[in-house]
Amino acid sequence: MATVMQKIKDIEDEMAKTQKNKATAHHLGLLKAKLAKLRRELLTPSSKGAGGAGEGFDVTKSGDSRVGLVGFPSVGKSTLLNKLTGTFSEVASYEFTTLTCIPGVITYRGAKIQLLDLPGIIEGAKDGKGRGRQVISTARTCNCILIVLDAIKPITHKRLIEKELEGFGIRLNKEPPNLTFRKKDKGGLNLTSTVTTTHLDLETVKAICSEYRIHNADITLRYDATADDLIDVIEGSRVYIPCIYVVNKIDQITLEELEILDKLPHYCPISALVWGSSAKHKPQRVGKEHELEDEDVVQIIKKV
Ligand SMILES: Nc1nc2c(ncn2[C@@H]2O[C@H](COP(=O)(O)OP(=O)(O)OP(=O)(O)O)[C@@H](O)[C@H]2O)c(=O)[nH]1
Ligand SMILES: [K+]
Ligand SMILES: [Mg+2]
Repeated sequence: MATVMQKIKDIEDEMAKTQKNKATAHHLGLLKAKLAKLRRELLTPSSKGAGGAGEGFDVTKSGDSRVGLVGFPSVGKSTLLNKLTGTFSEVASYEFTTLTCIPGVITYRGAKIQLLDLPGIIEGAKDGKGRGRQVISTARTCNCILIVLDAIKPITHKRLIEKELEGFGIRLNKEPPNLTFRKKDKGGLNLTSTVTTTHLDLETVKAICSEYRIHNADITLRYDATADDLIDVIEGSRVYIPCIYVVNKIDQITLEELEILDKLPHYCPISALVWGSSAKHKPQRVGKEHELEDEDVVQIIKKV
C-alpha cells in the first residue's frame, strides 16, 4: 500500500501537471482538499514518528510574548540569540550546531519577550526530516516568528522555509479567512458572497466539500477567498502568526544587493558581526580615529 508520503507526492505531481483554468478549478480544489487531509494524517500523533514538541523542546512559555527563530542551518540564529539576550547558545560554522530549543529573554520597554533559538530546519522538515517537526511544532506556539535568512544564500530559501511552515498549518502575516462555513442537516450547499469572487464558484466548493463528505452547508464569502482559504476553514487548527524576515550576514553583500533585498515586505537586514575591507582582521575592534572604507559595516555597542 502506498504510504501517506507517496500519496502526497502523487497528488502534488498531478497538481503540477494540471493546467490552471476555469474548467480545472474544481478538480484542483478537490486535489487541494485531498492534500490537506493527507497532511493532517501525517501530523496526527497516532501516525508513526509524528507528534508535538519532544525532548529538549518542552520550554515553558514565559514573559509577555514568545518569538521564535526559524531558518536553515548556520544562518546565524544562535549568534542572534546570544547578542540579543546575553544567553549562551553554541555557535559554530558547521550545520546543526543547535539541537534543542534554547530560550533567552529580551526586555523591551518594560515588556519581557521570550526569544527561542531553534535547530536549523531543512527541506522536508514538516514531513519528519531532521528535528523539523519539533522545530515547527514549537514555532506554532510563538506569537511572532523571525525567519532568519543568510544574505549570501539564494532568496528562494525564503519560499522554501515558508512552505515548510505552511505545510504544518502555520499562516504567516495573514488574517484568518473572512468567511463563514455553517454545516446543517439538509438543504444542500449554498454559496453567497458580499463581494465579486474570482476563485471560488459553486462547482469548486462542491468538489471540496464532497472530499469532506459535507453535503449541506451555508457558505458566505466576505472577500475574494481562494480554495486554500476554504480548506483552511474546514480543516481548522490553522494558526495565524506575524512574521519578520531577518536577513543576516549583510556584511557579506554589496550595497547594490542590499538595495534589492530592501524590496522584501516585512523585512529587516542585520549583521551580527563587523566585517569590511578596512578591517585588518574580521571583525576588528576600532576606535573613533579609524578611517572607514565604502561599504564597511560598523557595529556600535552602547554601554548601559
Ligand atoms: N559574516 C557573518 N557571519 C555570521 C554572522 N552571524 C553569524 N555568523 C557566523 O555564521 C556561522 C553560523 O552561526 P550560528 O549562530 O551557529 O548559526 P545557526 O543558525 O544557529 O546554526 P545551526 O544551529 O547549526 O542551525 C558562525 O560561524 C557564525 O560566526 C554575520 O552577521 N556575519
Ligand atoms: K551553525
Ligand atoms: Mg544554532
